[in-house]
Amino acid sequence: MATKPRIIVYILRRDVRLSDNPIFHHVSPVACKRDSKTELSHDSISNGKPDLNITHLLPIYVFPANSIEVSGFLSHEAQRSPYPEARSKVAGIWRTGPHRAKFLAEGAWNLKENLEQLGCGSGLEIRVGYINHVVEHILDWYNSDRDENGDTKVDIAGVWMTGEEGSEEKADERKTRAITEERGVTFKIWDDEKYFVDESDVPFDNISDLPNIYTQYRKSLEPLRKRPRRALPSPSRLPLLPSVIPPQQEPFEIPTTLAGIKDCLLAPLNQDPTFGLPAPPVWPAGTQSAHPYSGGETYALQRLSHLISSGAMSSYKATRNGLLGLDFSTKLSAYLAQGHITARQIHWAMFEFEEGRGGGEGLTGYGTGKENDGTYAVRFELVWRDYMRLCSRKFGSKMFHSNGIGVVCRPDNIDNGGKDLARSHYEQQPSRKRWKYLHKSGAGGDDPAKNREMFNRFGSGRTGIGLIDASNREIFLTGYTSNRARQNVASFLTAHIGIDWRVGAEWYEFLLTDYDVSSNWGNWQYIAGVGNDPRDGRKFNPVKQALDYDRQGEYIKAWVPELRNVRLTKSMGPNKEEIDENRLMGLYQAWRLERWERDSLGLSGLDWVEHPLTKIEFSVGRGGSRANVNVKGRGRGNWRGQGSTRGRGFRRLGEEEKANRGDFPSQ
Ligand SMILES: Cc1cc2nc3c(=O)[nH]c(=O)nc-3n(C[C@H](O)[C@H](O)[C@H](O)COP(=O)(O)OP(=O)(O)OC[C@H]3O[C@@H](n4cnc5c(N)ncnc54)[C@H](O)[C@@H]3O)c2cc1C
Repeated sequence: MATKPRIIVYILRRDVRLSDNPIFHHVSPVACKRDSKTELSHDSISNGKPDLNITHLLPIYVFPANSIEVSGFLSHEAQRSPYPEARSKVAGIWRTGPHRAKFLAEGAWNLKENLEQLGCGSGLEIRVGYINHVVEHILDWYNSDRDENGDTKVDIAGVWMTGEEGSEEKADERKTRAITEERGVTFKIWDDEKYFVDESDVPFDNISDLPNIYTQYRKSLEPLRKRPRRALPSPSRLPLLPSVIPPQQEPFEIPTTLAGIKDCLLAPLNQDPTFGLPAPPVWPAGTQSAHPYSGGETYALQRLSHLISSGAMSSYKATRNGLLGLDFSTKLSAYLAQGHITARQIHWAMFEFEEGRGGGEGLTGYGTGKENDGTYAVRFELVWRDYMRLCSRKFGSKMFHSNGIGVVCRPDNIDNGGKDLARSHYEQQPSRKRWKYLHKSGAGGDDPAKNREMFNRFGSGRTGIGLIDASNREIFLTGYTSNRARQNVASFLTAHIGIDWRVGAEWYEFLLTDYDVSSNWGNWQYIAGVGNDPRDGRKFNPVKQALDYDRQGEYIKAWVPELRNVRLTKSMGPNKEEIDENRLMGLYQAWRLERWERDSLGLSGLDWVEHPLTKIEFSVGRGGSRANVNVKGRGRGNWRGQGSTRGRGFRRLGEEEKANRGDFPSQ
């Protein structure tokens, strides 16, 4: 007689992949053993692992209603969602915008297809709601499904999910554990080994011992190439899906196609496609997205393979400050953020290349047995990602406070890891900086309506500062903008116009395809000067930065089409034109164009041209040579152009420099 089905409910979060997935890997022996006996049998096989006394695996991907709006899944128009709108706390912005919503749906769908294609009866269910509600419904539904003797038809052997950082994610875990254990079912949180350094290999026992400065952390791990553990193989078989699966709880309904799911996710967002902006950006003719990628493990692995075999990984150090194009950086962040790929898979792909195996034969760096500048730099950034995540763990909800975690990095607190700052005390602390808020007057007595207007112009890409506007239009339209641009944008919002950094972080959370709670909130506060930057914040000069990184003005012209006809060259003789740095100044800040030129280009009367949110002091000398570049009021000492547009500030720093600069990810 077949045993009663014993099911593991596996809730997927940011582990949406088959390969290097600890849970799929763990349960795959069940399927193998079972297959060797009789295909599709219900025999319970533990394979020597006590928690593997199971017959079925029910993988469920949940769109969590707290962070993504799910009212589009209501089965009838007349119904109302039981959940409040998924909007941010500070500025009331949607938590998840259209770019990430699509990417998430694609990722889940891709996994569903990959599981089904194993041909072993596996698959994936998709649900919406709070995770604890989804689990509660499933457990209660199975509990109420009984045979004629009153026995449940199935046993739930456990509810498993992978752990995440972030206070909200931790709260989801606690609530899910509570409702599961209340029902007498085992609950287990797994470490999702999607980081560069495995959970069990971090070089400290207690999270309070995490250094407050990245450099110290990174140094404790060098040589980075030796750190990652092996990635787990992709299982070829998995346990069956249960033959009976509880439906989505009302009032929601899950469509049976990817297009249907995307429609449901986008419907509430599409009710106001301006997202509150009076003049939202429109796609400029002829401009290509730097991030045209679909979500899903299949596409993540394809991208990784392309990066290796094209040589883009090896040239990363030289190109990573780029602004335009597909391959100047890896564009793996969204895949990493959603767990469509893991950091150690990236490491091992580079390792194979370095060892002369797999794609990339004949390219520089192939088979040398050691890392090259590019592969080292990628590992360096992946460790930044790990570090940000560990900061989330260390500082918990302080990551979201207007003071950020910075208070614990002040010299008087630096050694105690913040342990002496009780949370309630911390939360009552007045803001250390004089932010402008959108909902109330700040310490400077400013007008919140004006601040809102400023923020709207910022979000629309109409500040009047070319680099900032190009990036903000790009991110609004594509869900991506480069790291270099992000740094400038974050610095502009916080240091130049003084708006509460959390509003910027929420705006990015809404727009970014690659949104990751730790990387986003950690980077924003780092730049705002309230994070763990030993230099206490940095003010980027976006004109100087444009001169460094957009020397031909291509990026600004791509995303701010109103400026495409600004002439940037001067004549150097018959048929010889050369970029004129003085003319670039008019592209970088259009108010600097002569009146006649503004008139002739149709720029007169545009708010961002006539009345920029701020005017940046910067000029170039007559000769136009680099030596003649001056930052007014700061002197030439601040100039650090490296010569080429692709010039990369990234380099291994001297000891003294490092101590002063704190190993900023992209300096
Ligand atoms: C204000 C601000 C907000 C940011 N928000 C996010 C976010 O929500 N999600 C996110 O993944 N990254 C974020 N970053 C970091 C960085 O900008 C992106 O990871 C990077 O631009 C993504 O493009 P890429 O994959 O081509 O990166 P690459 O340059 O190819 O880097 C390789 C990988 O390293 C990691 N990485 C690189 N730089 C950083 C960094 N500074 N911090 C943490 N990890 C890094 C990413 O996983 C990235 O995919 C933010 C940076 C800033 C300044």
